[in-house]
Amino acid sequence: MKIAVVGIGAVGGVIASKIDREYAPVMISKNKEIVKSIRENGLRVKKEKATHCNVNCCPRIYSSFKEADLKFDIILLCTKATNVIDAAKEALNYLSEIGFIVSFQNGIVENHLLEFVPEEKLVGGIIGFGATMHQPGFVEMTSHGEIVIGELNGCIKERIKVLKSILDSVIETRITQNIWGAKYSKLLINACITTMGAVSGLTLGEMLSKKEFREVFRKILYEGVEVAKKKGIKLEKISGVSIHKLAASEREINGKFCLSKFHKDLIIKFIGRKYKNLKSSSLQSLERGRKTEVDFINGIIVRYGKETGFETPVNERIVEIVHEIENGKRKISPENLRELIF
Ligand SMILES: NC(=O)C1=CN([C@@H]2O[C@H](COP(=O)(O)OP(=O)(O)OC[C@H]3O[C@@H](n4cnc5c(N)ncnc54)[C@H](OP(=O)(O)O)[C@@H]3O)[C@@H](O)[C@H]2O)C=CC1
Ligand SMILES: CC(C)(CO)C(=O)C(=O)O
Repeated sequence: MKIAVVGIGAVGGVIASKIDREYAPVMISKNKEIVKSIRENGLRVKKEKATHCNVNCCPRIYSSFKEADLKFDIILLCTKATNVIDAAKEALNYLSEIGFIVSFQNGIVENHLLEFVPEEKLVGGIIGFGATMHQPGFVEMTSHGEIVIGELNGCIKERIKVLKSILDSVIETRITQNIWGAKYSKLLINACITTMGAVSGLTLGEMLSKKEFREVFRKILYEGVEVAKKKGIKLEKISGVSIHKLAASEREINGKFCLSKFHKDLIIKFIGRKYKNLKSSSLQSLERGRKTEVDFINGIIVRYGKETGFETPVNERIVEIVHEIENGKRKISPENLRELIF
C-alpha cells in the first residue's frame, strides 16, 4: 500500500510521523523550509511532557509529486482548505488505478473537489485532534480527538476499512455513513472554537472562561444549527461531543429533549477547561501571515443561510472581521469578540 501525505504542517506532520514505521509514507510539501528541515533533521515530533525526538531517520520528503515520481494508492490531503484545489489537481495525476484521495480539511471543501475529482476517487475525512507546528518540520499533537472517515455516498467499501486500519495508528478512527453531516458538525466546532480563537488571539481556556464570549459561542452555533435544520443536514457527535446540542435556542429550551441554558453554558465552560491550552489553527495561520479557512467554515453557514432564507448576522460579522485581520485592517484582539455581542 503506497501512501502519500500532502502538506507537512501540523496535521500532516503528526499523521506522517505516526504511520511512518508501518507504512513508510512519502511526504509532499510545497514549503521549502519544511522540506529542508526534514531532509536535514528528520521529522521531529514533540511528545507529551518531553522535549522532542526524531522519528523519521530516512525522510522521504519531496517538494512535488513530479519530484517523487511515484503512483499512490492513498493520498492524504493535509493542506489548508485554501490550498486544497491545487494540491488535489496535482495529486490526481499520481493515483494508482485503485488509488483515492482523502480530504482532511476543516470546513466543507468536497463540493469544490467534486468539480474535477471523480466521486469514486474521493473519501471525506475529519481530524478531531489538535496539532501545532512549532517550527518547520517540528510538530506536536496538542489535544486528542478521533479521526472520522466516510465515502461521500455513504457506502461502506472495503477500502474504507483498510483506511481505518491505517489511521488507527494515528488515533482512534471511526467510519461514518454520514460524512457530509459529520463534516458540517465539525464545521460547527471550528466556526466557534477556531474562528473565535483567531479573531481574539486567546487560547480556548482563556476564551471560554468569560461568560460574554460563551454567549458569542452559542450565537454562532445557534445560527449554524438552524441553517443545518433548514438544509436537512443530519448532525452527529464528533469526538464524543454533540456540539449542536449546545446551541442557544429559546424554542428548544422549552422543548422536550434539550438541555437548559444553564447546562449548555456549563458544558461550554467545561470544554474550555478540558482543552484550555488549545490554540486555534486559524490563529496559527494568521500569525504566519497566511489566509484562514473562514470562507469554508463560517462562510458556509452564511451561504447556507442565504440559500434557505435564514439570517446569520453573527457569522456574517465574524467572517468580515477575519478578512479585515487578513488584510491588515484590524488587529487580533479579544475586543473583536465584544463586537459580536448584539
Ligand atoms: N492544526 C490543527 O489543530 C487542525 C487542523 N485541521 C485542518 O487540517 C488541515 C491542515 O491544517 P494544519 O496542518 O494546521 O495546516 P498547516 O498550515 O500547518 O499545514 C499545511 C501545509 O501544507 C503546505 N501546502 C500548501 N499547499 C500545498 C500543496 N499544494 N502541496 C503540498 N503542501 C502544501 C503548507 O505550506 P505553507 O507553510 O507554505 O503554507 C503547510 O506547510 C486544515 O484544513 C485544518 O483546518 C483539522 C483539525 C485540527
Ligand atoms: C479545534 C480543533 C483543534 C479541533 O480539532 C481544530 O480543528 C482547529 O483548531 O482547527
